Amino acid sequence: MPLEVTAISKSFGRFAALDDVSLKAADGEFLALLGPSGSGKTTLLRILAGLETPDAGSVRFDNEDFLKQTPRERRIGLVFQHYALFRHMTVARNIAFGLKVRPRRDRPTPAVIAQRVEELLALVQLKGLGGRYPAQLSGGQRQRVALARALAIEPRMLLLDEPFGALDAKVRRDLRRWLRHIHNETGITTVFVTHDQEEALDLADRVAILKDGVVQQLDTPQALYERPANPFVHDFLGAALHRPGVVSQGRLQVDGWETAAPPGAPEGEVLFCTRPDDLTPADQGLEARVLTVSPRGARVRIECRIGKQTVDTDRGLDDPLARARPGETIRLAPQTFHLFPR
Ligand SMILES: Nc1ncnc2c1ncn2[C@@H]1O[C@H](COP(=O)(O)OP(=O)(O)OP(=O)(O)O)[C@@H](O)[C@H]1O
Repeated sequence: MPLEVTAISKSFGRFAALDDVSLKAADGEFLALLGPSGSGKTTLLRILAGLETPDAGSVRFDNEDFLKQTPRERRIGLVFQHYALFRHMTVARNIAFGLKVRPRRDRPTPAVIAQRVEELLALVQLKGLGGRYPAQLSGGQRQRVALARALAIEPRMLLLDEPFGALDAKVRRDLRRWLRHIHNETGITTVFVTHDQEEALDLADRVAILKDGVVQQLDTPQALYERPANPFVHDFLGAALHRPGVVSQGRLQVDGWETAAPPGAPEGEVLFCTRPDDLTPADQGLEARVLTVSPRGARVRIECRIGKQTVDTDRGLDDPLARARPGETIRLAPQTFHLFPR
């Protein structure tokens, strides 16, 4: 494993920003750190970059003790949400910066630097724009320059902290696709911080979900969906319905519905977790009161009340739920659900 983070803790005063965090990334892996604001994602990234020192724990990369190395020795490429490019330098000079400031003995010749800049401009699809100044670029183009600058030093690892956070949704989606492409081309081990679950699940090979400085689960997007470790993970990955229920003698009871409990279900009081999009009208199921049915072109948005929770779901016109009428009480069966002890 090139990256091995073991038992990292970091407090600011009495506040524990990271509490016993361990994770590993394989060579060339794209790992996302996903969690709500304040969960410790940036703190962990700053520790990897050498901008922050942990109180306890170790970080190894390629079997070297990272914590004993300076940021420069670690040879990391960094991109932040607001990575201010040097405003008075052209795009080409911004990209070349990391190479030009190297000590003379490892500094490439000007011709080699110029060639490397051209290659990077092509890679980030900004060919011909090397002579522009940052103010003459769009926000998305500036972040691509920031990435080219980070890649110029041939980093051993890329650390990205909400690099697309300040951009609008469409540009974000385009850059996401583009970043994944760049990663496939370069194969650099990458750690990407975001609070946007769609971004994390789209981009990463594996996602670490953080809450209150603790890793809740580290898994592939598929496994996070299929086997969430706890209700927080389930809730964080998308619209969720969480209802209290009871499992007794192999039977599950929840909101007026009784069914066979799946093998291995916890006994006693449980939290029943499913997704509104996984519910279909059925003879047997959760009791649901239809609140509103709003047609929107080829889709219909249905809002229901199940127990004490209101959920909504978007369906095609031919979906059985699209025929529901406001005010009626129907039964909805979940295609899949998870049970956690309460
Ligand atoms: N230098 C600092 N001094 C004091 N507290 C800090 C410092 N840096 C971070 N914290 C606190 O540590 C906690 C974790 O912060 P961190 O920035 O790592 O969270 P995050 O998950 O990246 O959040 P966001 O998505 O909002 O950036 C927060 O409560 C923050 O206020």
